[in-house]
Amino acid sequence: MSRIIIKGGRKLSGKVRISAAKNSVLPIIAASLLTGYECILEDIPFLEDVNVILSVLDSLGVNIFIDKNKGNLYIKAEDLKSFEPSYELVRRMRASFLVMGPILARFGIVKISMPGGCNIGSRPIDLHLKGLSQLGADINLGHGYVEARCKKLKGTKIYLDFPSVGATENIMMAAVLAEGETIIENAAEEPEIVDLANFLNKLGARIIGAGTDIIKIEGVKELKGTNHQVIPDRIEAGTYMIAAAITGGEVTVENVITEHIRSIIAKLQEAGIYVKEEQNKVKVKGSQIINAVDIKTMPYPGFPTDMQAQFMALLSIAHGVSIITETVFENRFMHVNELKRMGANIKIDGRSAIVEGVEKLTGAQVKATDLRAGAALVLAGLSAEGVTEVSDVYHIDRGYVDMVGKLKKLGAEIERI
Ligand SMILES: CC(=O)N[C@H]1[C@@H](OP(=O)(O)OP(=O)(O)OC[C@H]2O[C@@H](n3ccc(=O)[nH]c3=O)[C@H](O)[C@@H]2O)O[C@H](CO)[C@@H](O)[C@@H]1O
Ligand SMILES: C=C(OP(=O)(O)O)C(=O)O
Repeated sequence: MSRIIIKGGRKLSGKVRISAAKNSVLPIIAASLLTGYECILEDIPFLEDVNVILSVLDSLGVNIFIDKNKGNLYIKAEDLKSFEPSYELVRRMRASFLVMGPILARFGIVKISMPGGCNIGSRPIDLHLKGLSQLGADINLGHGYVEARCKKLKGTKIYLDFPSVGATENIMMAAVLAEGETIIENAAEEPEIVDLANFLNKLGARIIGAGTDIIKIEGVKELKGTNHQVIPDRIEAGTYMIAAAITGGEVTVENVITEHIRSIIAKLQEAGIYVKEEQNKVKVKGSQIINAVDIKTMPYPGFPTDMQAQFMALLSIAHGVSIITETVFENRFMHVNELKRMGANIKIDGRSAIVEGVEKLTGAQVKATDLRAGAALVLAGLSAEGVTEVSDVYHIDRGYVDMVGKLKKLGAEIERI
């Protein structure tokens, strides 16, 4: 099994280009099931999660072609040979569940295994199912599977108890081919929802309001094909911004939409890190003293839960006590014990972590327990004294394109073995 070895203490410098967003490309690939015409996605991120969702589509009989040189992906779901994505693939990646809405809306039937919990929380799918059932789907649960059928989905008003990203996406995709108007209230407002809506509208869907908490979808009979460039990954951008800050380096993070990283910029500045916004890029310069700051994760435009672990790594060496409160997932502190192995002083009190900054972290053998926990440990390793060895790095491969290569280019002493 691969490991990442880091010799800490190098100040990072230079430029890094951010890849397209994992959390955008996954629902957009799922959405291409809504049409029989070709969809071309440009400059896609070659990630493990992308491989998994493409395996799901492949197993359903979708034509897929990847042009590695151009970085383009060609998808044509003319017809499906199966409406049943396998347990094995859905188990490997929760986002596979996003194919449910599109398959149901277009073919009137889908059988998909329940995704189950994962390291960061129990992650139920009740809001997805409630929304699809309100659209008229007949849903049955049994033997670990969800089976849904419908003649034709019918538009309706759906209020989400929580602005779930995945539920908003699944319902929005299904509603595109429903009869009449669907209104999603208390919808998630994440930039990835806007990107998905833009993609769907290019296919001929009629969606307005994506990016606000009320999304209106006027159903259409059929969709065509399109090409689309997925937005940059705001979480990858935030991770490299912290890499600059935690090493006291100076890094230009390119291919970012600064509007999408407002909360990350604000918290870094509060911590005393210099951040300068330019056209599609940010310059980040570390500071000798990092101030302690409090953080509370929230749905967008609040501080993203997907940046919580990385920020905790930074605050582990801040001056003073920071309180990090996780409100989105109930179990997203798995990285705390690993950071403690590196000398961090962190206590968990319910949904909050109390981080008392230490002068420096020390290299240790640690384990990535999930994707962002893995990224946080790499960041911690970059600043730590001595050698850090991160195991279970397959988690990192899910969401970061060539993390080791990109960090090496910035001057890190890092290897993958
Ligand atoms: C592939 C993808 O885009 N993943 C992102 C997506 O995950 P995902 O779409 O799974 O996250 P959600 O927004 O749905 O989950 C947020 C909260 O709602 C709860 N919930 C969700 C659905 C449901 O039916 N019932 C329910 O109770 C979850 O357990 C969680 O506590 O948004 C999360 C929150 O920004 C991010 O951390 C993930 O990186
Ligand atoms: C939690 C994440 O992803 P997923 O929802 O795919 O598990 C993440 O990207 O940090």
